[in-house]
Amino acid sequence: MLASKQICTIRNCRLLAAAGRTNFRFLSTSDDVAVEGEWAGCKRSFMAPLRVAARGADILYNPLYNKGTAFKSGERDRLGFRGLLPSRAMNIHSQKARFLLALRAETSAIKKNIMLEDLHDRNETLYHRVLVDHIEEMAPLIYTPTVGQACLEFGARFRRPRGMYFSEEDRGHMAAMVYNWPHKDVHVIVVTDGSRILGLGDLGANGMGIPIGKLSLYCAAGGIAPHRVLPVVLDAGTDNKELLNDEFYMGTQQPRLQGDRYWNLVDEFMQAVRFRWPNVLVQFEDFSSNVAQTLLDKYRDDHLCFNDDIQGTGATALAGLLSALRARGEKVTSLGDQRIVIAGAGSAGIGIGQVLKQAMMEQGKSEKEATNTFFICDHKGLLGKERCHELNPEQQEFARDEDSGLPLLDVVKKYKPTILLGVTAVGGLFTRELISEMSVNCERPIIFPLSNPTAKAECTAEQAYEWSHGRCIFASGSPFDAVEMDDGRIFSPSQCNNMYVFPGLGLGATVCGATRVTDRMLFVAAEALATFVSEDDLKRGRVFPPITSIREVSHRIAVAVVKEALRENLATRVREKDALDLDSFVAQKMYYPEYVPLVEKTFV
Ligand SMILES: NC(=O)C1=CN([C@@H]2O[C@H](COP(=O)(O)OP(=O)(O)OC[C@H]3O[C@@H](n4cnc5c(N)ncnc54)[C@H](OP(=O)(O)O)[C@@H]3O)[C@@H](O)[C@H]2O)C=CC1
Ligand SMILES: CC(=O)C(=O)O
Ligand SMILES: [Mg+2]
Repeated sequence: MLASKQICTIRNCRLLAAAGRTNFRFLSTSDDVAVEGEWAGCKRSFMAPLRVAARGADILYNPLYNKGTAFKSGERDRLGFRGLLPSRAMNIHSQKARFLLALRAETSAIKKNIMLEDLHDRNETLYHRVLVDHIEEMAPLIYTPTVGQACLEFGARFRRPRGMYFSEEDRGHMAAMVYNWPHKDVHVIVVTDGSRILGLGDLGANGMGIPIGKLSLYCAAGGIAPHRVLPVVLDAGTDNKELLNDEFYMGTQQPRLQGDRYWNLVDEFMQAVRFRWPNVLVQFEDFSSNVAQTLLDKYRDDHLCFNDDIQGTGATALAGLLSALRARGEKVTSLGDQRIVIAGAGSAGIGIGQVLKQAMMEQGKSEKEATNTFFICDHKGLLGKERCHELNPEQQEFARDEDSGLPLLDVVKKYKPTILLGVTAVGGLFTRELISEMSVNCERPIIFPLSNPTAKAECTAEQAYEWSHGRCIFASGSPFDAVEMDDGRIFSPSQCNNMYVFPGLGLGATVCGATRVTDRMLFVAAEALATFVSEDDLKRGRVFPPITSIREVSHRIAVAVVKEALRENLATRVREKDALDLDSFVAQKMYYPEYVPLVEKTFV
């Protein structure tokens, strides 16, 4: 048995970490210093050099290779840039400390986001190390809520390109264009057309901030190496009048493509990326609801792809609700006995409905019984049969026989739900009256205002706790600080965001070479996430694990996804011996940001 924080070799660390042990320290060969060995099945037993087709200053200006002042003397000679850096060699820890000092001296979140993006552009290893080691502090800066502002100001603040853009002008050239991307082995693409960025509407090409932020999480939280990810904007124009008239807007300044012109653009893009990277996972992100489901249905059977807002959000909400039921002392199998109101019938609302319904059916409910638990509202009120002519097929599945168009508050009054979810992008929609009504009808109402960014949340954590007299179980799309009640009780709200699922789902799907992402993969991802929530978390009113354990969560989700892929005969890259120990198989594939020795390719 290891003593607490025992120092051991990297090889032992890897084995211990793969076995789920975290109470060790290890000696890093790259820095010659002892550092904490946080969860890291990903740490390699042998520091293989990275062969780079570059030399001299080109290495310093390549963010994937650059170590800045951490290049050691021998490397400076070997790679030909002695004299281009100050003499003293630092290590990643001192570099991180210096960066954090500067970052924490800044008070504006958007300026911190810019500092982080500048680091991202200079030194990816250090950037991801900062994220991995300080994910709780950094996630709100590179992701929601700050990424919303970064997208709004994308044009004005543009400095260096990252990712790829495809527009109608590129029709006929996309299969060639993908070869302009300088990395040959892309595993994950996050693509948006910018038509519904968070709850901020159509931001056109300025939506690029979202794929960049999501892919940073893929690397830091999901252990996908940075050279294996590609952020993409499909620039189909914008219907945002402000952007159409903005002299600094950098996207195509035309109204959005419609019909065949739009679908041909998407189709050529999908063919092009599959041509160069046949096994790439494509994550559709923040496509407006009028195309999101069609897009998914068009490609999901033949391509490795998923829609994060529909499927990732559904799985995350399911995990949160299973934990909330546990917190209420109810069986997780009682999901189908709840009355669930979903405010918002777009990608997220219907996606959540679909995943929850599937879970209820897995738990033994009939489809009719499962469907009957839902009351889904859009801005015209309850989805009902009388409104079927104006609903899409997915919404129609949830249309109720009665009370078509009943306003949200009246739905809550009449049907006395036990769960209220918000995915409307309407900040403040959950009023005092609505939350009080929830609390009259239910001892511990589950209230999840999931819209992003913070200003679009249907209510704040403080409001939900205050208006429910501290009885609600709360989780939100963007993070909220802890709330202290007048009676001294302190609640630390959870974040219910698809960031808990997509990195692990993507990791699992890519490491096993899955050929498709299936509904059951989403379901097992949700289960894996839910089982990560401890009794202690629940006692503190938390229904998601702390964000600090996101790499462990992703690892566990990935293992569950690989198992499911094997079960469904969809895994193409798992050898028999790997299948015997999937924990280690996945752990060993996880990228961990640390400096590795560089060696020039031509000399090897
Ligand atoms: N926490 C998380 O992980 C995630 C959060 N989200 C967030 O969810 C939100 C919605 O996303 P998405 O579904 O794609 O967006 P959509 O625009 O597709 O859907 C919004 C839905 O809300 C409805 N709505 C608008 N106003 C009201 C109202 N006053 N009362 C009831 N319903 C209303 C709309 O109805 P109508 O069509 O009639 O206008 C529509 O059905 C965004 O803020 C997004 O950031 C999304 C994905 C993940
Ligand atoms: C979290 C997310 O995917 C969204 O708000 O769109
Ligand atoms: Mg999204």
